[in-house]
Amino acid sequence: MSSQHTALKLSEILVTYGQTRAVDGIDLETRPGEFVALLGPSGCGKTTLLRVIAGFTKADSGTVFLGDQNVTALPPELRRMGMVFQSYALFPHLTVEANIAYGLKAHGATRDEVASKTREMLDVVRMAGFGQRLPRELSGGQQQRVALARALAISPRLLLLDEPLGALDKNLREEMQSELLRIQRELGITTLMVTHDQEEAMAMADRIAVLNKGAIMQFGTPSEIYDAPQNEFVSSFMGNSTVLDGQLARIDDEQWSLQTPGGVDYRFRSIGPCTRNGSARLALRPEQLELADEGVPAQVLSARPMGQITRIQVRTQEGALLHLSMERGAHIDHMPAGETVRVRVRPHARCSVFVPPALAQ
Ligand SMILES: Nc1ncnc2c1ncn2[C@@H]1O[C@H](COP(=O)(O)OP(=O)(O)OP(=O)(O)O)[C@@H](O)[C@H]1O
Repeated sequence: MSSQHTALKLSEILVTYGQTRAVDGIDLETRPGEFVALLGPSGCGKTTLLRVIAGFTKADSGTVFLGDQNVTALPPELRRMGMVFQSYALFPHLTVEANIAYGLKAHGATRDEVASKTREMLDVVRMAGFGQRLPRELSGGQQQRVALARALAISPRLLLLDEPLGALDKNLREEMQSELLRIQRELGITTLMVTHDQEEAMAMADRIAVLNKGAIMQFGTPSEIYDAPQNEFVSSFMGNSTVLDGQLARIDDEQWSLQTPGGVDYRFRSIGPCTRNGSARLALRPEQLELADEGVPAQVLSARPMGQITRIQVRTQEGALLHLSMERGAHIDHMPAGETVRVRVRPHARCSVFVPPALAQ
């Protein structure tokens, strides 16, 4: 890919701390203007990777390119990247305006440039009129807007966000997600955001890189990641899947069967071609299962109405715990624990099948 189409290119980034491979040979390319989420569980190396890109952490090996420029050896201040952290990290004794102006002055902007850019940024984050306040006189969401304005003031080549909304409560967080996206789209700035929140990544990113143990497990659009996970880690990290072990057998062109060790038969359609009969693991998402007149017998453990859906947990006779999400209804919402039901895979659901780890070589 030529650099015209690549904003950031990471090649074989390796960072070790003693025995820990915090980042284990990561390659990643982003397109100009793209919003990429680095998503993964705690300790998977997200922040370390972001710090390598910003220049705060030196990688043991590997290269970082910004467009055509190899910035691997450049210190952070020469990379012109904007960073926003979870803790807003505003200077508490400086006004909002002075906070935003800080980076501009450090980059040698004139007084007029500082004044006009600061005003422009206050407008972009919809904080005009707040310029003379101190950070402690602002709400959490407002402080985060100022932190964003400060990062954007230097017209960065890349915007790096480390859990930027992590400290906000749920409602404000959702509001700030759309606000952040609006600003990102308006400025067309290539953005990398670290998050451990699947829903946030799905709601905001053009593409998501799912990380585990310092490596990228899958890089793709939210629907590729959710609907066609390439491995069991991505499948289980992106949703509350139940994974069942069994023997796979082909019924016809569309239908497959997984027979569990207890002899229970799950019929399903697969996302892609199932290449072989034999041992397999079937991942079932809550929305791929339903209660029906026919199917696997099970006992209800709980039914909890949650907004638009009801979450149901059942246990099959052979002991498998299944999670279902069903549209709400009087019968479903008040289903008593202990009731006997039947569960099946929804006829049109496309499920993922994985090779058991012992056979996956
Ligand atoms: N300065 C350091 N010294 C030693 N080990 C470190 C250092 N920084 C990170 N690590 C280790 O590297 C691994 C990756 O850490 P990192 O902070 O990048 O993970 P993360 O995915 O951002 O986690 P979280 O979501 O909890 O912030 C972890 O095992 C961590 O303990």
